[in-house]
Amino acid sequence: MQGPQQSRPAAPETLESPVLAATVPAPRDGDAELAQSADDLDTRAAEQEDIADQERREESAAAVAEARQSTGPAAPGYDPAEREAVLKVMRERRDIRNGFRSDPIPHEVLLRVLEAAHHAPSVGHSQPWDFVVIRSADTRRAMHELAVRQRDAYAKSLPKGRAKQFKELKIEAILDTPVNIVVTADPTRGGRHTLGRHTQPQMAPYSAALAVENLWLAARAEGLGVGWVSFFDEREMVRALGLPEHLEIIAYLCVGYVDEFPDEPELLQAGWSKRRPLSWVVHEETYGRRALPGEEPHDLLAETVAQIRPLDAKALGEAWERQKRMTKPAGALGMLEIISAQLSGLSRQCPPPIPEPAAVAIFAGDHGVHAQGVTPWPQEVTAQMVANFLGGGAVCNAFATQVGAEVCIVDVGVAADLPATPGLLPRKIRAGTSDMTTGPSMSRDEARQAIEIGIETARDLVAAGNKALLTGEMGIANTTASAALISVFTGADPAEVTGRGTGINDETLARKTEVVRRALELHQPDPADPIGVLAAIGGFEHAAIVGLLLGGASLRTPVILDGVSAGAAALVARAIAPEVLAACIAGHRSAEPGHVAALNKLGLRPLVDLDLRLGEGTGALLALPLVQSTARAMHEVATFDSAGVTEK
Ligand SMILES: O=C(O)c1ccc[n+]([C@@H]2O[C@H](COP(=O)([O-])O)[C@@H](O)[C@H]2O)c1
Ligand SMILES: Cc1cc2nc[nH]c2cc1C
Repeated sequence: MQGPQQSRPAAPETLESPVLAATVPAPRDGDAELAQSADDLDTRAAEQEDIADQERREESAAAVAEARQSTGPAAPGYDPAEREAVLKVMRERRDIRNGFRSDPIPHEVLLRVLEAAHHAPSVGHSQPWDFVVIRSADTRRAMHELAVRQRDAYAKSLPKGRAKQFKELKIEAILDTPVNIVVTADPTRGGRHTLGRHTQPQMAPYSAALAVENLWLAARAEGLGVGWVSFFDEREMVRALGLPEHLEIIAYLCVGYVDEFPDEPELLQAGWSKRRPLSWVVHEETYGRRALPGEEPHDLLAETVAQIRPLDAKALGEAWERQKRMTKPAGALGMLEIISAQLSGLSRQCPPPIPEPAAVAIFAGDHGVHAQGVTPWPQEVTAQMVANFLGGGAVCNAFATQVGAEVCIVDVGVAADLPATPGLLPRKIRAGTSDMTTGPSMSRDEARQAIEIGIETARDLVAAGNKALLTGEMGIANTTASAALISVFTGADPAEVTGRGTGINDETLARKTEVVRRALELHQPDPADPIGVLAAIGGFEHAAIVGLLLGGASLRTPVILDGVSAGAAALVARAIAPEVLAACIAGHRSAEPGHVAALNKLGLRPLVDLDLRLGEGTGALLALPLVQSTARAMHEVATFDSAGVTEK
């Protein structure tokens, strides 16, 4: 009896905290019905419920108080060597796709790994997993075919800049591994009353995913590599494997011995993505109050600004030297030589990384000043154009496809409810700003929130592997706010910097100029208080672009500026952190007069000058290949020495 009992896995622990389980009864199945027919309940029943609730709360409070008063030593943790072993296996677990060996896996090794998986926590102790161990070459070939089809479909959906990278990636090792394991979840296991699954049916697949993690860690400790393949249509796979239809497939794992475990995740090594620092994701008490344990909460804007540094002098010097040795007359690449030196100084590398893949962040918002008749276009065009961007039908989509960039739309303040759509980040602060001619466009707090959204967008896009960011915006009436911002930071008269935006007649232009003048007279914005200026006369998209610029600069990632709104935002960003310009490249010069004034003040020379006045990131997208070309030239152009070309 002893033997089999010892090898039988111990009971998996439950996801429910024992304290909570003891003091707060799990919701009962009838609760939903009770709540739905609440109106029919007589008051006595309701009172009884109240009393029961009160008793439960008191019991719970008593239990917490008792826990606090407990004396004697707490249960010990592991000794340092054991603890380090546990942490080490978590750090060194890898998703492996390359370098598998065909060596067989001994039964006792696989058994230990499966037992570890079977020890996973599960909702209500329901243990919803099953493990189907596949060794047959025929079955693996069938699975491989399914995965190849999905891989091709995914590759087709990618922007060109990403697709190039993806082509180099191996995404599965189905045929290279001796064992494949399918981990399933049975959502019916545990019956109707599974504790903790009452309101969260997803707890069954979550539990099975925890079994996958246990399996993965145990495999790592055995020296077994595991690759989780998710390039499958789940239902198709259920049918192909002849699994019972009520099961969900949680993971398809390729398992085998490997030549080595890479120090870093393969996707990180391939530049597909970057590791997000822990400090970005730990919040104290409320979401957004980021603080690591023992640290004071840090202010996202202040932290970002503190990380912005000037161009690296050494890499800059190396870039100038390299330019001189490249097989071309000195200075023959004109402005592009300056850009390549900037990219070197920014990345602290010479030659600099080629800024690909790239993403354009299009911030969309509406403007209270629209009420002043500054544009003939109705406000709803903002939301309609956002829908057009998401459907792929706008100029920015065509240009992005042409240059291989990703389009990312961020709703920071559109005056309409936008349905959840892939590619749309819902970050609405308010449904449009207020009218700047009658009061501030937004509160200081809203301005900061919008800046933080821009910073977080930069963080997300850079962590997702983008090596260049492009600004874009959409907001009917936003050229009025842009003109007002530019007037404040350049000192130019509103008449010099107010333009025709989407296209207006002389009468509307005169009114628009007066609107800008009135707003400035009302607020008397102080350029030394850039957030105050944004709050008084800016738009949500301007503030978010400020954040994108600061975020990009703090991550030493180039940001290509689009038109007049980006120019206005860059003036604000520079007033917050002068070194932000180290990361900024002026993509183009817009036909708006304010844009020239802004670029002159910033000392930025635009790469493209084609009388565009569209926005949406279109000018920045056109400039992207120029920026990429200059970096590529640094990598690929021979030197006079190496090519044997005589210098003058
Ligand atoms: O980027 C520019 O320089 C630019 C110049 C003129 C117009 N726009 C776009 O047109 C919209 C604002 O124009 P308006 O006339 O409504 O202020 C807004 O959606 C911008 O993206 C953009
Ligand atoms: C049609 C239209 C498209 C735009 N794209 C950016 N701003 C725009 C404004 C209008 C009016």
